[in-house]
Amino acid sequence: MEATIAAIATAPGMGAVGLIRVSGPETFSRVSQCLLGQKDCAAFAERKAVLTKVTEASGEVIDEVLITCFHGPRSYTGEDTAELACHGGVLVMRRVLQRLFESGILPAGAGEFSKRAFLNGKMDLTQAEAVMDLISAQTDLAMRAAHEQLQGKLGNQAELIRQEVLGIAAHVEAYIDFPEEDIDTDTGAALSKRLQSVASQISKLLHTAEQGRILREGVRTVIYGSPNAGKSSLLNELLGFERAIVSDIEGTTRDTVEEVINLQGIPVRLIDTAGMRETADVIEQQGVSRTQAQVKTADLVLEVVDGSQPRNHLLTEQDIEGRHHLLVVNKSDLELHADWQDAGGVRISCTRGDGLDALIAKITEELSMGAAEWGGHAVAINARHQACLKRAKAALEAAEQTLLTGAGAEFISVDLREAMEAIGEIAGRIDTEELLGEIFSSFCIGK
Ligand SMILES: Nc1nc2c(c(=O)[nH]1)N(C=O)[C@@H](CNc1ccc(C(=O)N[C@@H](CCC(=O)O)C(=O)O)cc1)CN2
Ligand SMILES: Nc1nc2c(ncn2[C@@H]2O[C@H](COP(=O)(O)OP(=O)(O)OP(=O)(O)O)[C@@H](O)[C@H]2O)c(=O)[nH]1
Ligand SMILES: [Mg+2]
Repeated sequence: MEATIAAIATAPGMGAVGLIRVSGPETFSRVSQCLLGQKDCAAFAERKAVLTKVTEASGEVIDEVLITCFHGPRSYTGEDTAELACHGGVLVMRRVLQRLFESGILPAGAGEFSKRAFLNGKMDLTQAEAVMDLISAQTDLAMRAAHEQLQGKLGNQAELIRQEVLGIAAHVEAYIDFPEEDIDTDTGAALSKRLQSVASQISKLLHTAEQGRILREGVRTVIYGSPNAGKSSLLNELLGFERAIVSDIEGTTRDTVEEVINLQGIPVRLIDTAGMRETADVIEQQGVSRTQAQVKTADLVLEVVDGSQPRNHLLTEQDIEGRHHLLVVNKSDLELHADWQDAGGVRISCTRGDGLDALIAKITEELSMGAAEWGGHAVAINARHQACLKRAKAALEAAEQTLLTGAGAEFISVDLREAMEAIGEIAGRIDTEELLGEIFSSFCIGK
């Protein structure tokens, strides 16, 4: 029998109301023990909030709560579930939860409610992942993509593709029973066409991987430059509040400072870094090596320079290879040094707030964020989906290759089965406990 589990479902900290969720076969019997007069909550009207009290084993009242009972399978997890809406004090919630544990209910692990919803067929794996994406979405676009996925769009697409491969496999396998018969050229050509069509559908999904990563994690934008160039000032200007310390002392920023802003619906993760220079200070040295590491993983590098000062070591072509790059010439309120006369880039002044709109427009343009692809509410896959789809695509290509060489149907069939398995994993047609554990452990407790 599954354990009965409980966790606080609302954000940690003080709130007007806080929700505790309980799920599992013993939900009603255990929760009833904790209610005033040990009222049998299994008899409460289903899915209706009922006002009652939670008491200590001694009978002392802990809190007045609204409790809602969902009888499995009609619940989020598919199991019997109770929701206790308590007064949202940190101590109150903790005591109610503690009381539930004393009655024999166990603490829920990270993502355990959603994992149970998945195991009970309430949602597929892409939908369970979408729950987490939705919670962590930082912009409208990210939220919409997560919503589409939660509605089952990706899971359905994957299932359609799997069905198509299954159809092809069935056709191919019909030949296995008749070893004297080869796949004739006409059939071969038709099968090959179908394989290509499936492969192109997979490619389309694979093309959304970059968009998916950006919607989930943001465009990694590293603010780079010499000390005092005004990197932290730029971060603060773009954020609209004083996040990082700004001073005229070189080497003010040592550790990286990260914040996400919303540019036309795209989350942009700004990373302010320690200014680049030779330094004897061991802590600053560490900061500088962090800066170098950040540039290596950046999507976009904003290279900030002090326009009133001569040019000194800038990023090389090699440093920025494969990344977007913009030169930002700061301090336009001061006289421009001749070195920057023909340097191009965007001129701004953080102290005056000049040129920031132009800079934002330039960033948007650089990332082609205005492009139509961001407008459509298409699903955008995550790294796990991407790995499955790549495997599937490779297997389909192998199948087509085998078909071309005229090898036996059983060889093609092996490749097609591999493709089906890989596609099936997207929606969670897997039975490895280990993999599920890995996916759900990244969720938050109470989800
Ligand atoms: N109070 C509360 N609010 C919440 C949640 C929750 O668990 N509790 N959710 C948690 O993420 C989200 C809503 N998701 C839910 C999805 C399905 C069911 C559910 O009871 N499904 C049943 C009945 C369906 C129906 O009545 O049409 C089912 O699928 O059989 C509940 C919540 C957001 N708001
Ligand atoms: N005149 C002028 N001064 C600026 C401008 N932007 C920043 N400053 C000043 O330049 C100095 C350095 O700014 P910071 O933003 O701390 O520079 P930083 O690049 O983060 O420096 P480190 O953290 O040391 O690498 C501060 O005194 C700022 O007030 C600007 O547009 N014009
Ligand atoms: Mg700084």
